[in-house]
Amino acid sequence: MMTLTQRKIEILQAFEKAQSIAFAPFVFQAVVAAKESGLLQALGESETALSIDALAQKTKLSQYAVTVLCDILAASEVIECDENHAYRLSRVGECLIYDRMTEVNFDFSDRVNYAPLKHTLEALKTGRAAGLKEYDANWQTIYPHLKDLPKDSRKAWFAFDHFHSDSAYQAALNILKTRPVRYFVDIGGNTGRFTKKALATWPESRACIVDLPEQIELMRQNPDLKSLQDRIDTVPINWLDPDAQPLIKEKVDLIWMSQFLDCFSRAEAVSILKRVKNLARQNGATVAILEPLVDHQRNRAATLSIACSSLYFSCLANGNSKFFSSEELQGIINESGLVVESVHEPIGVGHSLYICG
Ligand SMILES: C[S@@+](CC[C@H](N)C(=O)[O-])C[C@H]1O[C@@H](n2cnc3c(N)ncnc32)[C@H](O)[C@@H]1O
Repeated sequence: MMTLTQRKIEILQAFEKAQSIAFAPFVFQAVVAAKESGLLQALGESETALSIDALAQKTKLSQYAVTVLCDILAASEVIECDENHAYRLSRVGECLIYDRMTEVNFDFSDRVNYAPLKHTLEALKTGRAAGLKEYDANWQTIYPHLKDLPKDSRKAWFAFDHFHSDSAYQAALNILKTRPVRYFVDIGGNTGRFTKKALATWPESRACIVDLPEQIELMRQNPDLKSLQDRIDTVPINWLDPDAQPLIKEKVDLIWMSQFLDCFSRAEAVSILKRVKNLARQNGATVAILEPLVDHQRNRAATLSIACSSLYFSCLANGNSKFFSSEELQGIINESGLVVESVHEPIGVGHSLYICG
């Protein structure tokens, strides 16, 4: 039985957590302002705690502005105040400016999702990416328009996508590299970052990137792939057309999909995987699927990040997809008729690699 004191502590903790949710946008925008004005960086670079005056001088903000920010940042434990009313970064503040994963997640929230998230309920009720109208009222899904996003948003989108998948590519290739691969297909290959690493892993191999025509055009312009372009074929496709089936002229050894199936509803993902299975069967190819799974993360911070990121799919990407749980992904694979040979996890920051026959 809980004592009265324990019960009071529990209620106070719940109350505190509830207020941090009620005021989450205020805290978030205060951190945006503190990063953009250089306030957090000034604290990070200083060996001693800094006064309001010193921070005002360093950031060129008024004392009023610095005080408003410091009150919020101290209350939300981003900074700490000492007995002389001087401030230093807390561990949370250090994560916010020194940890790359926190940085890409933060910029993705700020520069890609912040305004669109206001349309969450509409998106969830209609199954449409209702937040996209913050960019352009005529856009149906985000993927053909990545190139049309404002520069800051585009940079944050690619940094988020690349950070999370890059960390897993090498680990996945270390598992796959003993297989003889002469020709592989990178479905949803985007700007070709996996393809580049895989071409280095199998130096005699060639690749085929299968993606929307807009992405293939971006990939062809990618300076990182300049010397590799003649080893890369492309097949433009829109998988949302239920009859679309990529025509690959070579014999395929490996079909790779990273952070791709999560761009589709369950029914669409099953339909795509059935078509992929046909391609795999015709060639005797292995299918490798890399996904972050919401219930297979290393810690609560990672689980929260993956669960929250699903709202990006609802509000911006397409209105009907999410990061899967292990049960959901396994169900999709089973329904497609593919058979899972092995599962490897955790891979990179928090991915799971499903190898299917
Ligand atoms: C989230 S990105 C993943 C990129 C990359 N594979 C990675 O691991 O970071 C999803 C990719 O799927 C592609 N895609 C989304 N919808 C598509 C569709 N309807 N048809 C073809 N490709 C699509 C996008 O263009 C994009 O390149």
